[in-house]
Amino acid sequence: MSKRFEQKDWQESMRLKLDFNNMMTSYVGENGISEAEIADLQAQIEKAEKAMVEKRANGGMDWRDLPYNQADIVKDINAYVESVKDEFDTFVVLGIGGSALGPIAVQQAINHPYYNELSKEKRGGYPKLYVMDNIDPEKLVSLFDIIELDKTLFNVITKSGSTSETMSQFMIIKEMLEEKLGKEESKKHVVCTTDAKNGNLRPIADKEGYKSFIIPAGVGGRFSELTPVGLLPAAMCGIDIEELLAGAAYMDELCKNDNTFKNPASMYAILNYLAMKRGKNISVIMPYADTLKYIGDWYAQLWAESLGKKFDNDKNVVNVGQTPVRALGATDQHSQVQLYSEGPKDKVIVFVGVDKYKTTLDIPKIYGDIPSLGFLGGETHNKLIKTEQMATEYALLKSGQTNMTITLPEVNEFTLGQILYLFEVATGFAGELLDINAFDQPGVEEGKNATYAMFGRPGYDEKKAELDNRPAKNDKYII
Ligand SMILES: O=P(O)(O)OC[C@H]1O[C@](O)(CO)[C@@H](O)[C@@H]1O
Repeated sequence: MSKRFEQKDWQESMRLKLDFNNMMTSYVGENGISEAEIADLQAQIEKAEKAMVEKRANGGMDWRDLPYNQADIVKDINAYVESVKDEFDTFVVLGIGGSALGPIAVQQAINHPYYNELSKEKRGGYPKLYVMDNIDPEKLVSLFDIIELDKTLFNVITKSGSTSETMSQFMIIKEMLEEKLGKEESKKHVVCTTDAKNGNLRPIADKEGYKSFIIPAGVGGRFSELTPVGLLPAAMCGIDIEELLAGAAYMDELCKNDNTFKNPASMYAILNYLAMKRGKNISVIMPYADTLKYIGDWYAQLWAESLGKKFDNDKNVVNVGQTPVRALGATDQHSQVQLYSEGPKDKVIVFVGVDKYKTTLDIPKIYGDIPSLGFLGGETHNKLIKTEQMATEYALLKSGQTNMTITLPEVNEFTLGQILYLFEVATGFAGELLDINAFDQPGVEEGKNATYAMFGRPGYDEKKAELDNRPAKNDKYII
């Protein structure tokens, strides 16, 4: 008996849709993009397509192979989860950026919204999941008010192994574990996800005898959700990681379409590229489902860190990028939509809708005598949220604010794999169109190095001297 994600009909019924009508001049008016503009871009599009194919073939985009080359890793992860899930009540991820945002997004999308509050039995026998992605001292200390150390498994996730936020959390927890449980016993409470060879964490894991998983060398943090970075936390809370990867593989096929107008990743990138050319430097992602709220956070890092660049590939200063803004429908209709509708036409709004929610919620037929409430009775929240989404799309169309809609037939592992992979390929493609390196993040280094210098890390004397010479703050400008 094949699994549902192996069945062609089921796959087709779960195909994600990208509707970009409201990006086009024929719909949104002069703020939109015309087919002629896309035609004019043809040579650049072909160059970008060629570069994507070449990079993939030359190992410059290893994340694109993740849906296909991890059968053994999936087995290893699932076996590990089975071997530990009864022993632990809590699974805590220590990571930041790409090592945290994907695990949060996937867990929130698939599991019960109050997953951690359910009994272990109702969680399918899996542990609770917490992701510690900050160094706010109050947060980590508070975690210990609600977890039992001897029932907790910590997953340290860091590609570089040098990220201060993650490694300092690990150092605190290692000491706590060893004090409470002893060195030998505490080993079972740590699992590492890191590079196979490089960085600080690999030698630590080997020396301490921690179980570990590998982040492939050619996969950067924000493209790593479909490696053990995301697969282990997902499997640890009962998510079908095989189906997640199958969804990504399905999207990979869609993204191979030579016809640009039928290729969702190319189209997403082209439209945003042309929008950026017109000064639309804000990318709002607005899911109409609480389950998809944290996809917005994950997307924000992917889009911002990949495309926000000072230099193009020829080292010209270009200062490009789109600022991602996270919004949630219908909630943010009552806080941000006023701006989207009447404010500057400097945005692309990306609605993410769902055709079929996991439940149907009827609105009772009461208050029939109050016309402004009675019309709701006998309907469902499902219809109301969908209608509000369509109405907001319409209102933005009318106001001339470019927008598009991605629709998931339902939220499950297969559709989630599709949307993650779609955004990753679109990001790579947008990077090619912008002629920048979408896979580095030099702008993050300055702040990191300044932290190291201020914190007294050896080898940062020069940076320390530079900092010591920075202009002193003027009291006149401090109130
Ligand atoms: O996995 P690491 O190496 O700890 O990095 C965490 C994050 O830090 C960055 O390198 C810079 O913010 C991100 O790209 C990455 O996701």
